[in-house]
Amino acid sequence: MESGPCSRPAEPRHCVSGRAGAGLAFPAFPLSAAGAEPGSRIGTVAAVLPAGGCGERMGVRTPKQFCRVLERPLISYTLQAMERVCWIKDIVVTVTGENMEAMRSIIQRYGHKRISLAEAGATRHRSIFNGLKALAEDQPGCELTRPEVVIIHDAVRPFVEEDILLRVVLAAKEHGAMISQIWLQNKLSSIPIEAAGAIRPLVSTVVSPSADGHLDHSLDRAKHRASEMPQAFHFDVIYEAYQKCSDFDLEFGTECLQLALKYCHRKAKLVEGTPDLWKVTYKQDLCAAEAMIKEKISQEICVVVNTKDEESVGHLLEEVLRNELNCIKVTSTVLDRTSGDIENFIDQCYSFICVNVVSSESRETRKLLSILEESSLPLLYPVVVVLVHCFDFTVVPLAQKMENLVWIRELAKEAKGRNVLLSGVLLNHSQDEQKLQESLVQSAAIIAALVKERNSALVGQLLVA
Ligand SMILES: Nc1ccn([C@@H]2O[C@H](COP(=O)(O)OP(=O)(O)OP(=O)(O)O)[C@@H](O)[C@H]2O)c(=O)n1
Ligand SMILES: O=P(O)(O)OC[C@@H](O)[C@@H](O)[C@@H](O)CO
Repeated sequence: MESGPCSRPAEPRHCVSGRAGAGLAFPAFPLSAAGAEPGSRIGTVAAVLPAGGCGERMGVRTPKQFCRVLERPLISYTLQAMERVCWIKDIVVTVTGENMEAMRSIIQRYGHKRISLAEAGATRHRSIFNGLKALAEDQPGCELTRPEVVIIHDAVRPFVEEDILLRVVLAAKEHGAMISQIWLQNKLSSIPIEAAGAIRPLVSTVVSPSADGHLDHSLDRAKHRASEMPQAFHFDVIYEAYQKCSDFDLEFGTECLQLALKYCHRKAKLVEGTPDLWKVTYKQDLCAAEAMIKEKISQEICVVVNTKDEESVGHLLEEVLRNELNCIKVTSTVLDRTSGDIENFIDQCYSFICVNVVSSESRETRKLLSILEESSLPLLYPVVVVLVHCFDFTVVPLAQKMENLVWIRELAKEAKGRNVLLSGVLLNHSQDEQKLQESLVQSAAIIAALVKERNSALVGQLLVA
């Protein structure tokens, strides 16, 4: 992992938590006119991500924060979400000693930045407390600085956006508008941030059972909310609350906002959150998380053609895809110019349809695969590449064409090892207008399924439209 913008050491540090250190003087960070580099100039917000649990309710051996979703550990998605927010300077993740190495390799493999590690505790509150100590302490070699504001967010809540993070950070004083970096710096220096947390409507009614297991009473669902994450606190408030916290609360408590209220008499501002803030707890939550990630990365398709001719079958397929998949953005590029064209799509597209009209050889496909593999695209998400071979089925027998394309199987096997899912579609480029249209529509349906499902079992397959 290369050094982050704060010229941190390459390896994430393991800030061993200890006694609460004296608070650090917080360095002021001048802001550039273009806004802050990630974490380099606004030094007033940090995040603590408790990730020291064992995931008992998940019912599997691997702690759920390390369970894989689309071949990538769940926690990596949460880190990516937090890293996208450039005004969060430090991200402290608390993990158990036995998982420290696993966490370090995740950070290394996925290029996560601004991450520091601290030892988890026996409970979630103790883990969070250790994360706060790491931020509060003035430790040699640990370059963390005491923030003005700290966000606390469960490492198993991967779908967190900048908007809700911003809203909880500023919610204590009713400031919800989106802001410039400079506004954030000024505002944070001019208003005392205290506490805020995301909430969601209750889905089920909350009831209180009597000692003998009968209904004692139920709560009015309309008057109650579920407390979610993220939560944000003036660092000194929540740190003081944890320092005063009883062992009972550290052991059995589940609500940070309650600690701020009970020990520092701060009533947190409650902020309406979005439906995707839920916590991955049971196995079905992992399935839901995978479905949401697939949905997110299937929103754009890039059709790679080898001619600008608008009447070409590649452009006809592009039009059909646009009409058939109207909720998906369909763009196209010509590969045989410079590869720079396709690199314009690299940072937001995870689905490429390579329309190969002329030959059955693999040159263009190999060129596309090498461009993809040189990008970091397949590192974070599985990239779908569909090769569409167009030919008149009455002129070239299907069996012969499939024989000519058997190289796709070997190529797909290599590509799968680099998280690129390669398969083929045979499109009937018939002289008969109706047959051509039917094959175009069928090709679009097959492509939609391959893009949406991203099923690695289909790599190397040739599907006939
Ligand atoms: N001793 C603990 C327990 C939990 N957590 C973290 O707190 C978050 C929310 O807690 P929860 O969903 O309860 O996680 P687990 O305790 O792992 O789940 P379970 O209760 O099913 O064992 C998770 O990111 C979890 O890793 C933690 O840092 N330290
Ligand atoms: O450790 P558990 O998963 O049981 O509890 C965590 C949740 O209580 C917590 O994340 C939110 O309710 C907000 O505090």
